Amino acid sequence: MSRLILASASPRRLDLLARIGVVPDAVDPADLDETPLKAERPPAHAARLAAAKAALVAARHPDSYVLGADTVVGAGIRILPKAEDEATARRCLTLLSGRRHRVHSAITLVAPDGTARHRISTSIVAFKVLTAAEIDAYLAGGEWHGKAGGYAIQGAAEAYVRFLSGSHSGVVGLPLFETRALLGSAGLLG
Ligand SMILES: Cc1cn([C@H]2C[C@H](O)[C@@H](COP(=O)(O)OP(=O)(O)OP(=O)(O)O)O2)c(=O)[nH]c1=O
Repeated sequence: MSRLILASASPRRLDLLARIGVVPDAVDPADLDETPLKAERPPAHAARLAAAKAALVAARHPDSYVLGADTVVGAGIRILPKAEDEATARRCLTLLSGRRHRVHSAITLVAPDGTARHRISTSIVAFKVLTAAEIDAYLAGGEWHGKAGGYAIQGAAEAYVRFLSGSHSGVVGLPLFETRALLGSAGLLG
């Protein structure tokens, strides 16, 4: 059987794959420019980056299957950044407070013959109105670091989520329904 490479630095994605009994033969993250294109919509951005990550890593592993993923938080047509500093996370939470947003998680599987399969999961998440004290407390916890939209639903932030429709695993970073479908269609599941 061909090898499976996970093109991601996210430990959550490795954990989520393990939940469906999949252990990749290697993890080889893609490092690429994640700047949105001009007027790029959130789902198109997620799909483009998942495909680009998988393609970049596939070039290093010509005889393997390569799975790439990307998670984007969209508020209307805006793409929220991945929070690398507290000020960015604060801006994201202030924007998300009391409103619905979408989380798009795209995945791409590149086969050894170079063909690429794609799936996307879109979830709707609504946060309660966040008080200044709640935002301060959340920021102090540090869970926002490196997360799209400045929060991690798998941690304390879920207590602020009054509504979720879609895929919890998709919000965390790897939609398991779509991932199973993709791996299954490639014959990679037992
Ligand atoms: C909204 C949300 C995002 N996230 C994470 C998932 C992703 O890891 C991250 C979005 O950034 P991504 O660019 O999708 O992924 P990454 O940089 O962590 O890893 P790689 O590009 O190597 O695959 O935000 C959560 O963990 N929980 C959440 O609730």
